[in-house]
Amino acid sequence: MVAKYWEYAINNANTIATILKVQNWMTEMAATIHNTQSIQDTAVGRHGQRSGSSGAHHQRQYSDNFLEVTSSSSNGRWLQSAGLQHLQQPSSNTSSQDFGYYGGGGGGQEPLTPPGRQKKHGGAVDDPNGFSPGLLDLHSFDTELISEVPVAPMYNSTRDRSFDDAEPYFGNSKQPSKARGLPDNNLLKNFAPEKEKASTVAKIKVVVRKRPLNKKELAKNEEDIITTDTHSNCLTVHETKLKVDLTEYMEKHEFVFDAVLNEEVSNDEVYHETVEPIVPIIFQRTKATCFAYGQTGSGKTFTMKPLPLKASRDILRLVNHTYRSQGFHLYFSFFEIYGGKLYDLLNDRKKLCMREDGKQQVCIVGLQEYRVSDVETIKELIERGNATRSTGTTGANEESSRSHAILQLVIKRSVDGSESKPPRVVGKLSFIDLAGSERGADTTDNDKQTRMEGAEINKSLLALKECIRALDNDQGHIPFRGSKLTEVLRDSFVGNSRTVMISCISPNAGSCEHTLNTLRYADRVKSLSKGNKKETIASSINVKESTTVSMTSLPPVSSYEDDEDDYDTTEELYEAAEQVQQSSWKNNNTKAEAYSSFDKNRRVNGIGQTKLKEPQPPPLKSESRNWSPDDELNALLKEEEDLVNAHRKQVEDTMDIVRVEMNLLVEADEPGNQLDGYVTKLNTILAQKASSILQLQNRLAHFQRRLREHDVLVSSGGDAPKATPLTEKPYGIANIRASILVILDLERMNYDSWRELFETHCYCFGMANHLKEKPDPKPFGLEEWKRIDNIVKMWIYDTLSPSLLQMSSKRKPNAIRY
Ligand SMILES: Nc1ncnc2c1ncn2[C@@H]1O[C@H](COP(=O)(O)OP(=O)(O)OP(=O)(O)O)[C@@H](O)[C@H]1O
Repeated sequence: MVAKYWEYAINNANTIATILKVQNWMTEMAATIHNTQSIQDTAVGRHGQRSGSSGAHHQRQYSDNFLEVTSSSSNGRWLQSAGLQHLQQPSSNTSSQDFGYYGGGGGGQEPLTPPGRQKKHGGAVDDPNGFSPGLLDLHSFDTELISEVPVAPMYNSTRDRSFDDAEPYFGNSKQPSKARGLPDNNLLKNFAPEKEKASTVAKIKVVVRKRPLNKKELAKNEEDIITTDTHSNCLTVHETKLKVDLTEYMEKHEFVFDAVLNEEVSNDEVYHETVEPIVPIIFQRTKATCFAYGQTGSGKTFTMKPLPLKASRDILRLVNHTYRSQGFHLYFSFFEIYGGKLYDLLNDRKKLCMREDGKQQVCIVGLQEYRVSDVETIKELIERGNATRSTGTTGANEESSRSHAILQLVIKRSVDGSESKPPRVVGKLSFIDLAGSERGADTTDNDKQTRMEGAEINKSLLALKECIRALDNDQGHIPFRGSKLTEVLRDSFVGNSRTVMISCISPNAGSCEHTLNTLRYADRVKSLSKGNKKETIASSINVKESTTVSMTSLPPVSSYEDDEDDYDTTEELYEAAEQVQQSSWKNNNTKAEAYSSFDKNRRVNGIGQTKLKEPQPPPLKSESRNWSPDDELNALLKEEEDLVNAHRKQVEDTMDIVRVEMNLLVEADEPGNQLDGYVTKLNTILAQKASSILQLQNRLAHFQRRLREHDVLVSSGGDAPKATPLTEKPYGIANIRASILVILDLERMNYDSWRELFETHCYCFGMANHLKEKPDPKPFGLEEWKRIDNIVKMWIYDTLSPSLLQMSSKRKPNAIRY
């Protein structure tokens, strides 16, 4: 473990040096804040005696120095090397007006967007990784999945609108698709017969749908803050922010997705863009999942509701025409996850349980499945299920989903055409209507029941995020078991799967924060598809190069000679692929090696060639594997990356604050300036700086502790950096103030962030012994807040030197009054 870390550290340019640099830098910053605060305290003491001219001289000098630094070309290189090139000012604009967006001189200048999200004027979006925004890198693998049997074109432009196509805002739009936000790659084209064989279906597709402003929002004159460019699938959120001096400015956040659908796009078009392309491939042993994600009232149910019926219609068309007399049948089931439990929506809300079979396939025991052969029956079943769903009222949606609803369309095939034997599963299409993504907010809302629901929903969405993150990191261990939702969704991420995520967003300014959360979440999912290293098992299966046995030897669906054999063989294929993936994770070797072992497996087992003769060794259970040193190392590396990112963000924030400070200095020089205002603003700025440093220090201390846990620093020869002694000058004063600020802010934090912060504090301050009781593992009530707040405050008072305390506050803190 240690050796691995050092190997990594050497290869990746001075990790530990980075920590030391961060520490030194923070020391200097804290000292500066301390000095400034002392000066400020003195200035307040000498109210009215300030010498304007000498103050102005120093301020101007400081200001000029800063400008000089930011304008120099060497600084540009320096910023670039730190990954902060976006903070560099254009050399032609390095006048004091450059900072004018705080004061008006350079008005209109947009604050900086995070790296990787900036878009050149009229050009493509910069992608630091060099990946296209789409999923083209995966497309090349998909042709293996396409049936050799021609897939009949399913789309009929004159077909009826479905029962819930009604679109209250726009009705039948007559505009051409393009004008209405439907991207050029409208998948209708994929169903043109000549395109069939070349049809490509992305493994993960992330689509964003913006709904129109609703009546309430229109009545409140709320602004639409989302603009979309459907040609480039780009979407911009225009966020209004407040500067420290309380003036407004606009921050743009740009995102690019696989498809961006604006408020004029109909449900039909949503279907063509999302689900229609995956319908044919569920006849090819594929498990596909479509889920909607977004805050309450953003249109998830509105978007998801019509999709299953449209898909069923197309599936039935394939069953009854293209694959007629081949023994395929469509099965329908509908259940929900509510409060961590499963309920059958088509069987009097019967409680269900989830099991994993020997082949790690998720089975829902007791789930009522209906064999369906006509659209009318499906329509009835959908309506019945929807009527049984758990809904409630939220501020944003009168009929809000309180559960995750999962509707499944399963293609099964009778064995030997016989009705007596149970049919075999060929493919599955699941539709998941997730509960509102911000339900965690309900923990402060309403009654106990609503709060419990909120906590459960939050947990499952967090678990989903964790799974996505784990897949994103190529972690061997995917925490599917984190929640019922992720256990059910497991199919979507491993094996031969396709996933479509539809992120629904509300356009109004009041939803800005939630909208950004949704888009960031979607962005994270999208990044899953970046690069070949992000492939999951299915991709391994579909890789053509590097394998000696051509994948085209896989029997197409039309050539099923022996269903049973074929079914088993397919399962073996997954297992073999999983072993390959695990061996590739374990050895961290080249793919070629992994593929050759896969190839060996195929030959031994006769996959795709002959009947399975030899018993297959038991599959490795990726889910039940123990947490290995590799996993630990990955986690450590991730934390290091997070630390560096947090540091970069902290520098960006500091630059912003410095600009505000410079503007404040300019203001302070102006005749008639009010000293009171100056003092208050300076106080706020310094508190912000201190708090931001404290946060970074906490993160750094946490990371150092983790390194020590793994002996990484200790084994480096005893010269490892120690945790910052926060009680030492000059940290003391800045940290006391910042701690108090943080403590005062605690009420807004959830239990986990509080606990993490609290434990880091205890560690930093060496106060673990003072902590008689650990906080209860439940969200805090007012009493607990008071108690913990008091412990921390009294400890600060008792332990730190009285002189420091005199500087930070004049008296011993009383018990907090709320
Ligand atoms: N694209 C759209 N066009 C027209 N109306 C829409 C659109 N999206 C949503 N709506 C309307 O907005 C309201 C809220 O939508 P919906 O119930 O689908 O939200 P939701 O995201 O499922 O909320 P919750 O998570 O609370 O269940 C509904 O009245 C719906 O008809």
